[in-house]
Amino acid sequence: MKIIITGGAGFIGSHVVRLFVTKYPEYQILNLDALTYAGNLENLRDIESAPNYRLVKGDITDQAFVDHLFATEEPDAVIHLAAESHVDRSITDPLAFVKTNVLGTVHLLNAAKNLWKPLGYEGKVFYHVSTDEVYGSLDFGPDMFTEDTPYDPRSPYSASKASSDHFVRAWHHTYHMPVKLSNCSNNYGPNHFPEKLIPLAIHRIQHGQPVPVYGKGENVRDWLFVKDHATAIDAVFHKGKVGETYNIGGVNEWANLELIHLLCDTLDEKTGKEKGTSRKLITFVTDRAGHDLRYAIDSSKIMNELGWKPSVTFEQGLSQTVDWYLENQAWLNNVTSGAYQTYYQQQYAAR
Ligand SMILES: Cc1cn([C@H]2C[C@H](O)[C@@H](COP(=O)(O)OP(=O)(O)O[C@H]3O[C@H](C)C(=O)[C@H](O)[C@H]3O)O2)c(=O)[nH]c1=O
Repeated sequence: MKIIITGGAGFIGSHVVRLFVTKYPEYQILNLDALTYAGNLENLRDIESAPNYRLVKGDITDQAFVDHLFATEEPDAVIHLAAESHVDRSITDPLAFVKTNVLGTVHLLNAAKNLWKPLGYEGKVFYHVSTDEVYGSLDFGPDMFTEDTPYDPRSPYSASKASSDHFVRAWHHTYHMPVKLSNCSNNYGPNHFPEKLIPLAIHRIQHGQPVPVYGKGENVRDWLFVKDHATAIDAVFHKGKVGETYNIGGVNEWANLELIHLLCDTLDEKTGKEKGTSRKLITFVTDRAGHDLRYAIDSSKIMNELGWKPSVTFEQGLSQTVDWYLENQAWLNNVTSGAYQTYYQQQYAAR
């Protein structure tokens, strides 16, 4: 089987590529990645010379390129992770999100349909990896997103992902494309680009810089270790039903401020600082526009039907993540130089 994994040099994508390359040596894995600011081949150094792995640098917003790639490579399956993913960036540059997340997805769907429809779609699958943000925002309380929760995206990012989910389902209903979808909660772990809360906070604590907490830090997110997301994707790809959607989460809700406290204390302990030292860096800043209050996701369908569950507790996963960042200063210094500095200074100044 030849699988195109899009966005394989990104954070979640690189963990999925590694899992598939090592666990399924009989598969050919083609990593299609545009290598934008968030794509990093360092994330894949350990498997880049595996015989069943290949990188194709290219942009899914270019339909002619995507068509040519599918016509020449004739993949059997697509696992589509390539996306603009950062909510704050979507607020300042929504069009980039429409281009990559909506147009890019439609280009892939078109190319897959053109290749597979004449073959009757036998043994083919288009798997779209999405987010729980498409369901909107919950109040504090017992409610959770299920696969039947109506879509209510509220940021340009989540609107673009909701739109791409709808296009994938439309290709299933209209053209009979065998599709699968999953919607996952916040990921954390090694190789996470430090514009997102956890790696950003780790980086800033390490450098003794203010840690920005939006609003009062009351917003709640469910956190899943990225390697557990990769095993969930493996389960959905191999065992999920065609046409179905699976929610994926960590059963692990944290208010942002509580999470930052845990992170500060973990770093203090691991770096031999007095407890409370890093908490002094916490700085409350202007809230994110349209900031969703709470995401909470019910993963019972994937757990009951596909037998998947997270393998680590949050404390274990966070400890491994902090260790990874402490041991990989070069990776962090590399990605936080250049354009990142400009972006981050602008973001921070605006608050
Ligand atoms: C960067 C930053 C964030 N925050 C807050 C904002 C959120 O309430 C929370 C997490 O923010 P982050 O930007 O890391 O992630 P989300 O906006 O929840 O979205 C993430 O999880 C979903 C599922 C995806 O699908 C997104 O692709 C992914 O980026 O911390 C702060 O308080 N300070 C900061 O400096």
